[in-house]
Amino acid sequence: MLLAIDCGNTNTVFSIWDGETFLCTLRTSTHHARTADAYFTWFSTLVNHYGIKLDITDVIISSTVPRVVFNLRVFADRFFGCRPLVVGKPECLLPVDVRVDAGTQVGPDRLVNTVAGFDRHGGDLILVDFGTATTFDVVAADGAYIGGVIAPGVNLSLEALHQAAAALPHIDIAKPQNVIGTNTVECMQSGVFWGYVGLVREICDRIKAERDRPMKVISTGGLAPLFQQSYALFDAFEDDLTMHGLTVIHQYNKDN
Ligand SMILES: Nc1ncnc2c1ncn2[C@@H]1O[C@H](COP(=O)(O)OP(=O)(O)O)[C@@H](O)[C@H]1O
Ligand SMILES: CC(C)(COP(=O)(O)O)[C@@H](O)C(=O)NCCC(=O)O
Ligand SMILES: [K+]
Repeated sequence: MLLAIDCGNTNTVFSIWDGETFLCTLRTSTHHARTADAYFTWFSTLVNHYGIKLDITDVIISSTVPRVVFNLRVFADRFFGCRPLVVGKPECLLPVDVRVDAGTQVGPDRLVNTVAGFDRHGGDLILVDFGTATTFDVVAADGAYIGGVIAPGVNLSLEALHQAAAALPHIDIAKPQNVIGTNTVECMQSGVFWGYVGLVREICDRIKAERDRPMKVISTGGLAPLFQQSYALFDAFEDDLTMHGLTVIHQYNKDN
């Protein structure tokens, strides 16, 4: 059994893969100070709750927060007796090329998404991940990661308004009925929601023009469903894209 861990700047997601399906997916907030013992207390409680018999032999980690990897390594070693595979480390092989400027560190989540997208759909893709940041990963015809776009995340944009302006409250994103808001909350939601619809459309159109070919657009990440209902921005929404990529990379490293 494989334990796949996807650590983003906001949330860390654990999924158990039995080789055919994900038995369960557990989510906690990301904290670099959380100890291996604390991870296990939380993890084993939930796994018991779901009635899953634990037989974890392998662990793979993708982390956009380098500091959390230390405690996750200890967690894997102490409780499952294994050395985790960490995406982005030299010993972790990738089944796709990475074609970026020399010396550039690509976020491991973006590489994992690339692998997952190519495995499911082949090449010529734009992968839009609505996480803490909103990332656009461009996948070439041969599956290579060839760059992309990093935009401020949806919640980050709302939070920035609240932090910087005394009269703007902390609010949650929602799709406003109209573009013209008639109160502060509606005005803020409109700016971020419709601004984002425009951002996604413009960036995808420009990527397609720059590549000069048709490309499939796949969305994933916490807030993707909010935009999936709107205006045919995406060809598909895949909740488990990053997790799928982790299982593919794990299998590739076993086979090579
Ligand atoms: N189902 C959801 N509904 C509303 N907001 C969500 C949901 N899932 C995640 N979020 C929010 O979306 C943002 C991105 O979440 P997530 O995809 O987990 O980010 P990351 O991968 O960067 O940790 C966070 O601000 C989070 O609070
Ligand atoms: C862009 C990101 C912050 C997105 O992280 P997330 O929103 O998933 O937490 C992460 O992929 C990252 O730290 N990237 C490094 C720079 C790069 O990918 O070019
Ligand atoms: K992510």
